[in-house]
Amino acid sequence: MASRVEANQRIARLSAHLYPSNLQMEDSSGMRRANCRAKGGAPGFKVAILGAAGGIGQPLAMLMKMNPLVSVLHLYDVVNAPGVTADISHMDTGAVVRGFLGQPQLDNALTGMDLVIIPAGVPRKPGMTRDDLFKINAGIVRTLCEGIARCCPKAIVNLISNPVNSTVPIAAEVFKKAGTYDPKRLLGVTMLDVVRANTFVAEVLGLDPREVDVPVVGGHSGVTILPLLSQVKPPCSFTQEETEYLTDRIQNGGTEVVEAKAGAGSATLSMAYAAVKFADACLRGLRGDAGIVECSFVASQVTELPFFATKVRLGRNGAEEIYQLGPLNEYERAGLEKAKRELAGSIQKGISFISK
Ligand SMILES: NC(=O)C1=CN([C@@H]2O[C@H](COP(=O)(O)OP(=O)(O)OC[C@H]3O[C@@H](n4cnc5c(N)ncnc54)[C@H](O)[C@@H]3O)[C@@H](O)[C@H]2O)C=CC1
Ligand SMILES: O=C([O-])CC(=O)C(=O)O
Repeated sequence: MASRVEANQRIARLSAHLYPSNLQMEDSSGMRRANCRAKGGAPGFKVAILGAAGGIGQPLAMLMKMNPLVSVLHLYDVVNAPGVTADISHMDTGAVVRGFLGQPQLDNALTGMDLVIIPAGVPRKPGMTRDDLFKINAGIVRTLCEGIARCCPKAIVNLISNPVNSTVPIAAEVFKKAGTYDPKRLLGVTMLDVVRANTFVAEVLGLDPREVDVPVVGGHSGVTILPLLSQVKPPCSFTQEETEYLTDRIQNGGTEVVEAKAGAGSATLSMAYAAVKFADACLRGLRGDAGIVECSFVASQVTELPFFATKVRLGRNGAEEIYQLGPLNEYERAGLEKAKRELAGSIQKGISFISK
């Protein structure tokens, strides 16, 4: 009969096989992927999330796993990617999930991807501006975009990491340096501003938010967030008091959440919802669906600034058409001037970070 020591050794060997400590997450089930009968490969798009173990990354990963347009989902982070991957991979939806941990696995995470979503980086605490995140997040975005340029230069990039007004110009400069820049494929995610605007405007009007469409232009920080209340659908009008209340609430929606979370971070759940709404629109565009229009912070000639958020039409190549601002009222024209002044500095700060 085997001694207790031998029995323990056998159990240890067995568990090492079933749960390898250096979990190569592509084998996150006990049985090796190579031994499984199904190999994945269902039609659909390949999507990577960079920063997938974070406050936004986790619910975003869950929601993307539920998206029928996704066939392969790569989850990359510098911490906790194995746990999130094992967890999400048990969902009985179509996408095959693979995890990647740390810089040495970045290239594998990115190779072959159609869409890369980036929520990597530190969030705000009360009293901070988004620009206060620049010091840490600028370097993170640079490293990740260098990986994209190496491994999936044709991928559509959805950039969430703050300050978006600077991180999008950083990404553009990285891609220019690498010779892979296609302005249509780089999209700063401002969808949460639209989601909030739809919600707050619907509240004021007594409507279902799903029936409301508020264009939000400019950028993604304070006064650069410019809701165009004169262009709300369905057509409606607001008193001056309502206009000021709504503009202020939409511009400071992020701060409202940061303060309510009291040091535990910024918007994560509503952001994951907004990111998935935007990513799904990008994937439908990639599939060739017609008439997909969303707001995004992109390279633009709508104003004299090199980047600006407006409505864009999404297609097989990313942001294929960039819409003009349309008629603005006096209040919005004044807001636009303020937004442009602040945006100019943030954009330049991003560009200089790479090109200095
Ligand atoms: N565009 C927008 O509308 C919004 C943007 N944000 C921004 O999104 C970012 C993430 O926010 P949270 O998820 O709440 O933060 P978090 O701290 O919960 O998660 C960030 C994740 O990024 C990972 N990370 C850090 N360095 C990395 C690297 N070099 N490579 C890959 N992953 C890395 C961390 O390990 C962590 O898991 C912040 O910059 C935040 O300001 C947040 C809300 C809205
Ligand atoms: O406010 C923050 O720091 C996070 C963010 O961008 C948002 O919630 O809009």
